[in-house]
Amino acid sequence: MTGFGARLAAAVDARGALCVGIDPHPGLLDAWGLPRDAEGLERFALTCVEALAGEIAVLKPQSAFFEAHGSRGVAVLERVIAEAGAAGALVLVDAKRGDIGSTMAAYAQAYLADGSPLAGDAVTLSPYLGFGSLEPALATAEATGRGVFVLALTSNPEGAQVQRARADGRSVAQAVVDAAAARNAGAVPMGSIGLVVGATLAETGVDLSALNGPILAPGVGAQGAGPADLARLFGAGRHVLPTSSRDVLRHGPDAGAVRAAALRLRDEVAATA
Ligand SMILES: O=C(O)c1cc(=O)[nH]c(=O)n1[C@@H]1O[C@H](COP(=O)(O)O)[C@@H](O)[C@H]1O
Repeated sequence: MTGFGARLAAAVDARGALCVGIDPHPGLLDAWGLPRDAEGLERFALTCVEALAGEIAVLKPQSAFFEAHGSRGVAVLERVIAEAGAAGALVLVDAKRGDIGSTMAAYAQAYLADGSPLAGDAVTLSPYLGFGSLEPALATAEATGRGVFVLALTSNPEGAQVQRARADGRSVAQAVVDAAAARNAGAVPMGSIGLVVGATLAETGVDLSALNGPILAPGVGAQGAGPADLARLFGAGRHVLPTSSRDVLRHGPDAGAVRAAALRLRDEVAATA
């Protein structure tokens, strides 16, 4: 079985380094002329799949916007996961889950087990109940060839209060980086435990050199970061996957215009790397 790290490396080689988030904000539904209900959500999300899944390496549906519509919204999320995967994109379900280990095992079943309708190729996780509490998810991902992206340094300004706090001579974020690196050691071409490090940061302030795993870099576009920030923060040669949602999605409702915006961004990122 090919692990997520290897599958992601192959997808980036074939399609370029870009993740596009599917974030059906109520304001975007308005802008696309769609109703703020489950039907509008479905048309929005499936247009994104039609526009992007055949060309872009990774799609990242944001679970919150689907959950906001209850069980009908979650059913749309399941459809997005299945259809985007069938069209050739890797699917990163952005659910940012984190809980005590025994509950984490249930989240692992939901997002990382074979046969679960909510399992894509990877899921975002929060380590702030302790990195060790994520163990059931890491073990399930390893067993099923899936991946995780663990929040290390998020793109929002409030994150620093927790993530830059220091304990045992290093920042909390560095402890998360080190735990992920230990888990990825020796994997070729890279491990399946990724990190989230915002592209909006003034500096990372952490040593990512031993990570041997992918870095999801949110904040490109609507939160003010651009391709030059990726080069500035991460340099060349790392496995950096920039992600953008609103700045691509605002080009809808025409699927061709959404696709063109995503391809433009992908090419800009490649030209700046
Ligand atoms: O995990 C994420 O994708 C994420 C991490 C982070 O640090 N910051 C961040 O904005 N995100 C997600 O990225 C999306 C916002 O992207 P933009 O619309 O491009 O700003 C939302 O779904 C956020 O939850």
